[in-house]
Amino acid sequence: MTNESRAADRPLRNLDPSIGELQLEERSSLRRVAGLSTELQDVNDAEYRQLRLERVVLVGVWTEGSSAQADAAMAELAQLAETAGSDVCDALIQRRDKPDASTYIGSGKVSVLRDVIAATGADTVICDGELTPGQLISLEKAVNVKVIDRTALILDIFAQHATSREGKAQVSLAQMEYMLPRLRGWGESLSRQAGGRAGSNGGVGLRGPGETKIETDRRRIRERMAKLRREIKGMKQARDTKRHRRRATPVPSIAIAGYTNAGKSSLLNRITGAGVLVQNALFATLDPTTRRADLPDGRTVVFTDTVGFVRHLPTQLVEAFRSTLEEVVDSELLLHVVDGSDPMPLHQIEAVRRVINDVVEEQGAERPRELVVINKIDAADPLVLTELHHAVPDGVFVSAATGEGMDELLGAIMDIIASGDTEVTLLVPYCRGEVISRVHAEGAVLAEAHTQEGTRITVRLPQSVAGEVSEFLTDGTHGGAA
Ligand SMILES: Nc1nc2c(ncn2[C@@H]2O[C@H](COP(=O)(O)OP(=O)(O)OP(=O)(O)O)[C@@H](O)[C@H]2O)c(=O)[nH]1
Ligand SMILES: [Mg+2]
Repeated sequence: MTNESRAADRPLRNLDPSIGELQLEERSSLRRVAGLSTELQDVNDAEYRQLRLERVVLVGVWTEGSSAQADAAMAELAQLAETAGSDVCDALIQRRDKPDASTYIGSGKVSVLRDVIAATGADTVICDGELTPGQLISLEKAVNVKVIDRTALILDIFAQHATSREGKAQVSLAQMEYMLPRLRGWGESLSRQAGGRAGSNGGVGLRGPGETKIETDRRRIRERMAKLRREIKGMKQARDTKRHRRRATPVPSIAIAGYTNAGKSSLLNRITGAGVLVQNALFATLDPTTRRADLPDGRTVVFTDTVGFVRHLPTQLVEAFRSTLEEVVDSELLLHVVDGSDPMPLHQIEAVRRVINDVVEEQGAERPRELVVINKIDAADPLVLTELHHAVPDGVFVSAATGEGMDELLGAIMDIIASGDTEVTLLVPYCRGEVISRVHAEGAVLAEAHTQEGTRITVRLPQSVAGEVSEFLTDGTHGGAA
């Protein structure tokens, strides 16, 4: 897989916007991380692309909530399927108290599904949920095409999008964790022996080995998982060291988090001019990108763009991406970006907060301050925006596309960052220019004058910095909170 390793070496972090384009192109021609199937490596490029052109039928069981919610869930599933490279032929929703224990949907719906498959020529069914291994097998037997679930679909997208070494390792681990208990279900009609390696049975979420190899594969997978865990741990340590080093210089860190496709990368680009890949696809960003930026008050901060969240984010992924999520939680301020053009943004907010709360709780960390940023107001329904104004009174409304609301957003960020500040007046001799540079970078300068004895500067500084420059405090200012 030469393409793949080449992509791994190419960083996402680049100021040149053309890099984003390049990466996009590469991504669409790229083969996914095969997770555990070693045999797939001998499939050539042309064959592989064929495998990816899949025609899918979506199936959902609607157990609770309004029909609008059920529709929104299916629309999201369709978007996920398209992001994975599939062609969505049709979608079926069944209203039931709970999914059928054996085939997920009831037997009546199974025969409807069979007809739809025959009529559309679909080769794959994608179910909106996480199916048990038994349900996957039974439904597959009943409809005679490949069946995958939402979790496998999301894992597949992550596998296609992972570029860094850490990202790839995290995704592989999550895929293996998902696959391990399901290996048996991938035999028979799906096995390499029966389906042939480039048969219509490959594709999204299904890179399974044949049944005869299951035992050896299980052992091999467990070994690889153990190795991956060790590697990820090592990479996390390196990352922690970096983060602590960053901490030593007190530059406030701001994490940009939120639902996938909310416009997080667009916002980072708008604020910092970073050429991060922006794409109307789910989970375009997997690797955190960090950028320094100067706020209008002169203070330097660091923004980090991160992986997006989704309703029912597969637990395997939350686990594998823990180090990334911990970094989000560990920041000083969380910019929670919400897609205002979504018909039900409140559900997005809830899904994101749920994941963040879990990570905070497990880590025993302090909750970072949160600023909700409603994005895409240029494309939003005014009624939804009104609803959001009520639900999130402290939110800031912006458009990363048009730039609307950006001044307000930066103002709100500055207020939050400055709220723990102290106002001091310093008298700094001219021979200590580095102190002046430092307070300019780390604080908000209110007044500055050149006197005989040196520079007299009034500045709002974080407490820690104020302490470090206290030798220059002028009489009478001992800092009360600003
Ligand atoms: N109309 C409109 N579209 C926007 C705005 N901001 C972003 N978009 C579009 O929304 C899509 C997703 O933008 P991204 O910045 O990639 O979103 P993201 O949150 O980083 O997405 P992931 O990394 O995939 O989780 C792209 O097609 C953007 O062009 C906005 O303010 N208005
Ligand atoms: Mg992004």
